[in-house]
Amino acid sequence: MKSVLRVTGGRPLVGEITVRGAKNFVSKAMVASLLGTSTSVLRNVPQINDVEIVSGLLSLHGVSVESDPVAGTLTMDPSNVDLARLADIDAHAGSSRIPILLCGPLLHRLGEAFIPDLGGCRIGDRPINYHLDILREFGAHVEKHSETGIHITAPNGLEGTKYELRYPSVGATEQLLLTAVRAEGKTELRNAAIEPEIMDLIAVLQKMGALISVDTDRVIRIEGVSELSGFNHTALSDRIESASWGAAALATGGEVTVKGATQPEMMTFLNIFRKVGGDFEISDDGIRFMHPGGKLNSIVLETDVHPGFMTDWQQPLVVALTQAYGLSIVHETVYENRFGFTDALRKMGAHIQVYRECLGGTPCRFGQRNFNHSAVISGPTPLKAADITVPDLRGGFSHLIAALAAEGTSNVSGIKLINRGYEDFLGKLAALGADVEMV
Ligand SMILES: CC(=O)N[C@H]1[C@@H](OP(=O)(O)OP(=O)(O)OC[C@H]2O[C@@H](n3ccc(=O)[nH]c3=O)[C@H](O)[C@@H]2O)O[C@H](CO)[C@@H](O)[C@@H]1O
Ligand SMILES: C=C(OP(=O)(O)O)C(=O)O
Repeated sequence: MKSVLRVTGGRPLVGEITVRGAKNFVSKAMVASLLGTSTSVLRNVPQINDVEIVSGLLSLHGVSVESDPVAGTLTMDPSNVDLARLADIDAHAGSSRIPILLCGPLLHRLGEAFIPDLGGCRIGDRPINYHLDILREFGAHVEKHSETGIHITAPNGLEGTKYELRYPSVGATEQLLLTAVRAEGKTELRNAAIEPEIMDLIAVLQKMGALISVDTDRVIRIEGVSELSGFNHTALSDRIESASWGAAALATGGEVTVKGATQPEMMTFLNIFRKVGGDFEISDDGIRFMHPGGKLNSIVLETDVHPGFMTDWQQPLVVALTQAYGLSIVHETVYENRFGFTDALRKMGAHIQVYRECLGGTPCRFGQRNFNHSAVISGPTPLKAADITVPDLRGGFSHLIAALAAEGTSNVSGIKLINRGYEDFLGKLAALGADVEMV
């Protein structure tokens, strides 16, 4: 049965909430624990579904995971990886994108790995060609079977390599890091992704004993070592969740203090937030996001890899842009299909048109192809309540923001999807004075 949230909108979100560790880092640090010979401890871990999914994956691979959800601590002991039930990984098919990142650590420890069908948000085709190329470059054999999926082996071990990414993919950069740290010899990655979550993963690997340097111009160099220990680390804050609450404050005309939000990773978002007409105050504890009253401004925006404007910030911000004066243009350059969520916004009264062309900026990989990857938002438009269904994680949060900003009562279906990346969002909504009820 679908989970439905009844949202009565039209009142500003006001109050204070806390954001903990980043979904897109915590899951990768958990995978890194497989590389260690001793126990790892990760702190500031949020209670979200993706953490549960990766805990299940680790257990399947012989890592015992102890969780203190209130303290936000995970203790991971990899001493029984030899007992991994590799072929059972299919039970995790479709759950998240993390299983593919287990390949390097498993090849080092057991000499083989399986890749099931991956999950994650359906915001584009999301191929895994870079991942498989990288594994082959290290000397792994990749076999695709129609029944058992992808089977990877490394009968002769893994050797360092030189690789240049065609596009600075986050997952492929992580794949390379998690494989190179224990490969024989040196590895060089060109055109690497340098997202803050990747830098924190590098910090974890360095704590474990890895030798990694991040050089200028997106070049990462790794010298393989024969053994890594466990780590003790506090996860960086979730900049996507923080920005989502900021966008919610703006769209509802409210004021939300996000304890735990950190400025350095959010500078690009904060610049855009200010240009749109939002206001913020930064303290040692977090960031207070405000709608200062008056008109919001339209903007031209392009999503990009770090340090550009994150694609995962795009969907929540678009809801706030429906309340800005004039024409905003948003060019999505990271995923080819991330505007499906605007269908529901149109149903609620927003004026949004999507285009195949690269609008408002430089041409991207998706230009001249049949992908609606640019949006023109014309505002302000009052939003009215509607019955809508959550399409994906960030699109779902955007629907929630739209329902909170709209006059009347909306029914938002499939709301549980949001648990994948937003800790206790119902509790947080209640703390911010939202009128919501599960039905
Ligand atoms: C769990 C996690 O951390 N998810 C994040 C991660 O996803 P993820 O790591 O999957 O995203 P990538 O950076 O790899 O994808 C970026 C682009 O590269 C393409 N690509 C990627 C790999 C490949 O083998 N071939 C290929 O063509 C993708 O289709 C996409 O168009 O980074 C994205 C970009 O910041 C974020 O939106 C996601 O929230
Ligand atoms: C796209 C996202 O995540 P995933 O890669 O897990 O689907 C996201 O967090 O917005």
